[in-house]
Amino acid sequence: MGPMIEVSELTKRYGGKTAVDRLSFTVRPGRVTGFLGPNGAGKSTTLRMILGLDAPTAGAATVDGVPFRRHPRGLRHVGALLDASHVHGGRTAAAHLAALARSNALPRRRVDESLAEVGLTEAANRRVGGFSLGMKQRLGIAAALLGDPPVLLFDEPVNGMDPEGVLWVRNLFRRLAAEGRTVFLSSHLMSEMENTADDLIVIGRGRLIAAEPLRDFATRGTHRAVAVATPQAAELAAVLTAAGAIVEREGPTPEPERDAATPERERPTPEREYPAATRRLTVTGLPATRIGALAHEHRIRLDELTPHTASLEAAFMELTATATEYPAGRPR
Ligand SMILES: Nc1ncnc2c1ncn2[C@@H]1O[C@H](COP(=O)(O)OP(=O)(O)OP(=O)(O)O)[C@@H](O)[C@H]1O
Repeated sequence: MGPMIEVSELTKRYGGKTAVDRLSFTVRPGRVTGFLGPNGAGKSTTLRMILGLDAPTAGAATVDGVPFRRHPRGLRHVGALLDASHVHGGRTAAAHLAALARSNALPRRRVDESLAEVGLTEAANRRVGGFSLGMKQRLGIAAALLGDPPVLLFDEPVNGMDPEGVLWVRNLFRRLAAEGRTVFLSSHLMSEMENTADDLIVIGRGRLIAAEPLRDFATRGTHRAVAVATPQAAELAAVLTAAGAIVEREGPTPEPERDAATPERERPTPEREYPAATRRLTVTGLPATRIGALAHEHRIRLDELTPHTASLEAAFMELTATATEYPAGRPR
């Protein structure tokens, strides 16, 4: 069994303000666990307490059963990226990592290995001050990997990365977890988690909202919708409605309402090459498999059957709506 992170009744108060409120959860090895919550939810504070950088007001956080502060192995045990901009700008990337390696008694070769791992070999001798935020994130990840630790914590690691960087970092996290490590990463965006995380810990206003596999979280959303296209729209609508679904009919092919929170690739495809008689329906309240089975039973032809995972963002928003400290205005 690899190392687990265990947070138990963890609480942090700043004056009269409770930043983290009796939070309990477990982060398992061999999986990527996403730590989600709106801005100000208490994610950074929780990560700092796990790392022993902040003392809890009450409760405890342990790594492998021991408070992190008491672990003698430092970077060999837990690697963390908290704030990528927190690096001395006058140093080169290699010098920054070499200093870390020295103070943690790590072999110098780990510097080159870590730089290679994050794709910064070419930039090794450039000053960090000239790095983009994305490059700083990579350097921060290299620092976390320096000690080849079994536990890795990342606070908003995707911030400032370009799409290629996002894809790269996603694969890196998946690989680190596949190697059996415990990978815990925070984000305020569900979209960053959905192709990365196996498990989710969702918090709002310092409190636990959900702790479960991402797949379970996704299917809880009441906004789960399935796009269906069929030349027998009226017939199918009747069958599905009788089975308890809510069916909305789309016009010929109007542009779906733009939802800024949903990545482009998940938005319903507005037009496709369908036979002229085909109509698109949006179905909520029934899973795609059931819709397919019902259509088959009634000999109704389907030209499309697409469950929309956009519901993930919706489920997150819905769950955290009441727990948001500074609710964001709807994008105009
Ligand atoms: N040192 C501090 N003193 C006072 N209040 C603090 C301190 N650190 C954090 N807080 C407050 O605790 C709450 C949680 O902050 P935290 O940074 O942990 O949230 P977060 O989920 O990481 O949000 P973000 O994504 O914005 O960083 C916020 O209301 C914040 O203002």
